[in-house]
Amino acid sequence: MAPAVLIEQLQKRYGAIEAVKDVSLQVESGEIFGLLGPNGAGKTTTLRCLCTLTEPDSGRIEVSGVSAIEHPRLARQHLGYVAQEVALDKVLTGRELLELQAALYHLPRQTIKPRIVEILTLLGLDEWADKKSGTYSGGLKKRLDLAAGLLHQPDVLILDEPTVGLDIESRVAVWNFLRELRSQGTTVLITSHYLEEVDALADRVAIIDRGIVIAAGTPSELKDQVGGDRVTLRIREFSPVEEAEQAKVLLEALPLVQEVIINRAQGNSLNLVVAPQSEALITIQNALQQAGLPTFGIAQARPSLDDVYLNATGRTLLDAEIAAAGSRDLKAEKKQNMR
Ligand SMILES: Nc1ncnc2c1ncn2[C@@H]1O[C@H](COP(=O)(O)OP(=O)(O)OP(=O)(O)O)[C@@H](O)[C@H]1O
Repeated sequence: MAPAVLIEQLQKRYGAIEAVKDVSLQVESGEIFGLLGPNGAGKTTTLRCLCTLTEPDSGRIEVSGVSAIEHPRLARQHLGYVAQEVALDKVLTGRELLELQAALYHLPRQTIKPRIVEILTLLGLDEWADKKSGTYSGGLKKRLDLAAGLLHQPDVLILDEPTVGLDIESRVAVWNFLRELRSQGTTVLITSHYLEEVDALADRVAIIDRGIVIAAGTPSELKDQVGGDRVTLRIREFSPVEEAEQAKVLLEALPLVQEVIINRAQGNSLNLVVAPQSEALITIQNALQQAGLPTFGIAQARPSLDDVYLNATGRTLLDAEIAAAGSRDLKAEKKQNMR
């Protein structure tokens, strides 16, 4: 079976800016795939090329085996796209907007009304359907966007930052809905710069940085590649440095410990990288106890996707966002993207 989405060596530049330098990824049918990266990494441009809204300079794009470059109309039939910002006509009701959308998709006339009723119920929008969309909250608007993207029952739903600006309740509602879609066999491709969101939601992830895919795999695989778990240890609330150094030497001798750093800014607590074993904490505590040292607090955590990003690029996702924020002309981009 052809993958739901296949992108190979995609390139797209805007004048001097190489928005997408080299993006290749494959999304299997029925999975939630997360495209993760800081603002300006090239996620939206990749999606716009995939959805045939922007023409790539080079590369191959296929949707369910159909070339999006050679047969854009056919490819579009397989796709539903929910953009980052949707300009809703505020005076139309939710139902009217969906009717308009159905006409744009050329849905057969007799199926339009029942399909709209079905999708409104699916997204819990029944009681809002005949109210003007201008009165909707952010969460309701997003649900209406989702309804519009799903109206023609696409195999692949593509969402650009689906939860940006939503409160936590609406975010969780969107996540649950996407999981529900997956269980019904729809393939979901989302972009996000929320690490936890992608971690919790996506079966597989590609991390994109400056237009290039720098890592891809399941969230677990990616974290395993970074190495061991992180352990934070406090011997006392505030330890004298000599004691922290004594503990450092002691712990470095344990086979499961890969690295120990004394964090002077945090009361001489210790940051350890350890082999990902379930008994790591007990082994560490036993070693301390045998040396007559107490344990005030100890916690073990797996590396996060941010550690994966940091490992690949040498900077955190947040630092990358801050660096990108100053260098964009968002007004000009918006204008061009509306064309
Ligand atoms: N229409 C455009 N004209 C000029 N430059 C653009 C345009 N669209 C995007 N860019 C530039 O291309 C690069 C990638 O932008 P893109 O929007 O694809 O990133 P992104 O990862 O989706 O970030 P965001 O989520 O903030 O949109 C950025 O440097 C951006 O400034």
